[in-house]
Amino acid sequence: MTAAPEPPFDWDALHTAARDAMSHAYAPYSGYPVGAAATVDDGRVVTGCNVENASYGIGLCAECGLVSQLQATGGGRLTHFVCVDGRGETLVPCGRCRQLLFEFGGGKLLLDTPDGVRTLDEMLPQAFGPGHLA
Ligand SMILES: O=c1ccn([C@H]2C[C@H](O)[C@@H](CO)O2)c(=O)[nH]1
Repeated sequence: MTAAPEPPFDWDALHTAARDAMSHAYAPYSGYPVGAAATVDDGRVVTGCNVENASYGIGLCAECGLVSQLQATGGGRLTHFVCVDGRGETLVPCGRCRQLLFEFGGGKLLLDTPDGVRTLDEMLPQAFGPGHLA
């Protein structure tokens, strides 16, 4: 007997989670709320929103909250990721956040982007990571 094919990944549900996170953003300075959501290899969904500060440079990207929630709720590896802007449109993560994601998802992490689904290897080529410190 052959195994049943895997159902397609539910990107819509992840977008919904990212939009919900975005609705909690604190972005009074940029006026640019962001929400991020990712699945974990055990099936959990973790989310984050950007949290700005009167000291502008120390504002936290949505992905910072996401990786913090990942660790605080048991860790694991990220498998699928999406972030959205204030209109709920798919956004690309900033460069620093690609590095944050690399730590917890590696190059095979799948990101939904405005140009379609991409691996993190494609979005952050030749990434510096934990392997360099081994
Ligand atoms: O990947 C990104 C890019 C930007 N921002 C936030 C930072 C800042 O609060 C606002 C405008 O740059 O968007 C994120 O949360 N994640």
